[in-house]
Amino acid sequence: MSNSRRMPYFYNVQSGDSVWDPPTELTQEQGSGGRPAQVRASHLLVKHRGSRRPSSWKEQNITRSKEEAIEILRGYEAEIDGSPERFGELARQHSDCSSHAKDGDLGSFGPGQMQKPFEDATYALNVGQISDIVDTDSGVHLILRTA
Ligand SMILES: O=C(N[C@H](Cc1nc2ccccc2[nH]1)C(=O)O)c1cc2ccccc2s1
Repeated sequence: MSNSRRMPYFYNVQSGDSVWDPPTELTQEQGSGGRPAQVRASHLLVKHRGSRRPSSWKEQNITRSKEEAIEILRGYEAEIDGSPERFGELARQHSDCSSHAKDGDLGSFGPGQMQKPFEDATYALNVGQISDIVDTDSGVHLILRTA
């Protein structure tokens, strides 16, 4: 970090050069301090009575408890059994998010765009991996990172 300009710079230990722009030979991930600019994910959401919006395409007024929602999601998790194909099928049938219409696909997003627990869980996954149960203000989720 440059004290005078209060900006990060890149120092090449071999040549001793210092540059302001991320060196081109760095991957996108290395150049931006870890998190890739954009990731892509699908999710299966089960809402509960404490959800920010306890309503969905499936159910006008969602009254199940958070504990019940977790039990239901555990059931889907077992059925999915780590399969991305099964994940999309179950998200389409059961997710309380409008993204169900696209097998749970949320498209690409970057830091600061999704609720933090969701963002952190997605970035912690490798592509093709399915998360453990993730808790947000919207409900409880399973996340499949797709890019
Ligand atoms: O916030 C949404 N839907 C909410 C539920 C919800 N809450 C979420 C929190 C994090 C990530 C996805 C989430 N989906 C709703 O339907 O009540 C979104 C729907 C869609 C659909 C397509 C692409 C992005 C999004 S984000």
